[in-house]
Amino acid sequence: MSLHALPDVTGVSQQDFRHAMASLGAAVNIVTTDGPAGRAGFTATAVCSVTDTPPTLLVCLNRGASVWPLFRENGVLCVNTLAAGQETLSTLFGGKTAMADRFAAARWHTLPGGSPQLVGALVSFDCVITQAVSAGTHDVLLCEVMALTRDEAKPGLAWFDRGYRTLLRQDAR
Ligand SMILES: NC(=O)C1=CN([C@@H]2O[C@H](COP(=O)(O)OP(=O)(O)OC[C@H]3O[C@@H](n4cnc5c(N)ncnc54)[C@H](O)[C@@H]3O)[C@@H](O)[C@H]2O)C=CC1
Ligand SMILES: Cc1cc2nc3c(=O)[nH]c(=O)nc-3n(C[C@H](O)[C@H](O)[C@H](O)COP(=O)(O)O)c2cc1C
Repeated sequence: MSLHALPDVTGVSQQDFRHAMASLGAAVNIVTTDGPAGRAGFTATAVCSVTDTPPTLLVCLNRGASVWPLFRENGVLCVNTLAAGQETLSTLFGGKTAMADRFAAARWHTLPGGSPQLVGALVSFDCVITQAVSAGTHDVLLCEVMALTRDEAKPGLAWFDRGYRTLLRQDAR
């Protein structure tokens, strides 16, 4: 549903939008799933908190990605937020690599929901996909968090200005 009528001309090209978005730093996540459709995972920066009641994340997934049908059919996912030092894994899950090779590069546990949890992730959110809303090329997946694990000792990893950046914790400066 559109809340407001759009003005006739926005004047913002896809390229302008992407250049602007390159200035919004974001956490780097490997989003995984497993179930009847099989195991899959992809790198995502388009992840954010929606509400804490019930605890809910959103994940934006391009419907053209090879993994899209598997997420839709399995209906569960895990958001594994990466720590500094896991850049190579991010690049592997960032596309064009066979799924078996992506998963062979790290160790995984199976979560109660069935999704693979990355051993060594900063945080892992075990989720059920409760809604999928199409917007342009992407589906916005609303994901209710059933369980989570945290490792608060490690520095974080951000994607900013088209490159990886390390996020230091307060007490490490
Ligand atoms: N939300 C998404 O789907 C994202 C996709 N990517 C993929 O990684 C490639 C490399 O990205 P960058 O090195 O950051 O350079 P870029 O110039 O392609 O993208 C710059 C920024 O624009 C946004 N963006 C890029 N493609 C998008 C898409 N299809 N839909 C919505 N937002 C998008 C992201 O915030 C991205 O960091 C992209 O071309 C895209 O294939 C990267 C980041 C987010
Ligand atoms: C840093 C980075 C961030 C990305 N963020 C997203 C994202 O938020 N949503 C998305 O659909 N794809 C994103 N991608 C692209 C997917 O990871 C990629 O399309 C996915 O691995 C599927 O690729 P495949 O179709 O070759 O399997 C990102 C890629 C990189 C390198």
